[in-house]
Amino acid sequence: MAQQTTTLVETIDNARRIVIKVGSNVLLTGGGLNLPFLYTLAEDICEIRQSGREVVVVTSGSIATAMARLSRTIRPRTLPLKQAYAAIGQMGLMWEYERAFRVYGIAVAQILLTREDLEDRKRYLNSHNTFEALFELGVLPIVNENDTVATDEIRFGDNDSLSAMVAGVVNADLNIILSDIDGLYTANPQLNPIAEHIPVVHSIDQRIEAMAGASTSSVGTGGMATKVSAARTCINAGINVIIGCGKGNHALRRLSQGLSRGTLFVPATDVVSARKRWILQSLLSRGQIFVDDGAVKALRERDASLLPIGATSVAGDFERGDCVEIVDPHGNIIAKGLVYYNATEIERIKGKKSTEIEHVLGYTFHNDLIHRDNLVLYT
Ligand SMILES: Nc1ncnc2c1ncn2[C@@H]1O[C@H](COP(=O)(O)OP(=O)(O)O)[C@@H](O)[C@H]1O
Ligand SMILES: N[C@@H](CCC(=O)OP(=O)(O)O)C(=O)O
Repeated sequence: MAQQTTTLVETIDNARRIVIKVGSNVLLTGGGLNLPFLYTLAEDICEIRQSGREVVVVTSGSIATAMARLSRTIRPRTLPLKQAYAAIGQMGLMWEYERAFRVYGIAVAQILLTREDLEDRKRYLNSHNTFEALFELGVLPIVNENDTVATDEIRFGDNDSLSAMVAGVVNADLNIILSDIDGLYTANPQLNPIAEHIPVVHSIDQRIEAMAGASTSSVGTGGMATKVSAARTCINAGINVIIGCGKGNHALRRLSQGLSRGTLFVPATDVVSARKRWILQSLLSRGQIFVDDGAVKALRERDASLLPIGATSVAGDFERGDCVEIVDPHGNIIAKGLVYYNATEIERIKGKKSTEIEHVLGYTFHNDLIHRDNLVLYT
């Protein structure tokens, strides 16, 4: 515990740019927004900024704010209703953020994003520039999903994924996810009282994934599963993640001082290039290419591009330029990248030498299916 506290506190101390995700369960009490919490959060963030560090807040709570406003206890289920609730709640939510941060002399800016905004490389870079301009101006960006316009296809769906992507867009070195629980347990402690707290995670394997379940609350969305998935995205990009307890006044300060626990996810890789971070964090996979052991070795040990000879089969109906996952013979997803050929073409050239592509297809774009500059390996 002592060792873990030191590491967690040091990670927060050493971070230069931090994305802090605040969940609905943390922000809302039964009767609406928890204002004492919000004001102490503003004070804690003000302290972090005064020590020379930059902060972005990713906030949930628009739907939960509307639930409180409309005196509803059940979260809306259909997309139009969710969108209507988000439209109702987002205004009240931002109004309270504005008031809380004004006390500490901090101007705030609202940024509403959809997945589509970040999947497009130009819009991704544009968002990056907007964040940089806000940092330059000393303004605190407050981000939420643009729930009111996002259809199912272009939704993040949960703000844990959104915070991981924002961490990539702003080149953060730490993503803190403040939840109603002080980190990952071996099972959901609300359902299993003997579940044990996990202080540090170095790699997210199937065992860790299996521990993380859904949310049991009426306002939370993704539960621990989306937090662990967001953590995976971040640590593969070289970004630290802390899932910590955000409940109660000065929760962030207590976490930063080692007075409350969290789970620290440690990256096994250095920060990856901006382009690879975009592929890793912002692009949805449209299909899968299954590869043999030789290809796995080439990608892992020689930093090679993926050649058709290593592909054994294809899943999904993807187009040229789409993002796909690469799957090893044991069913593990080992990488993600942008393909030069579509699914039908790869089905025809799989297992062939690159020199045979022309003969099989009648044309060649590239000798490889995925160039190494467009390929990100999972650690
Ligand atoms: N292995 C686990 N460890 C901790 N919490 C878990 C686990 N599996 C599921 N959970 C649930 O995840 C919840 C946190 O997620 P969620 O309700 O979506 O909150 P938030 O609003 O902070 O996103 C916990 O309160 C708990 O019920
Ligand atoms: N964008 C939604 C948040 C969805 C969400 O992920 O909520 P949570 O599980 O509380 O982080 C909203 O503002 O209500």
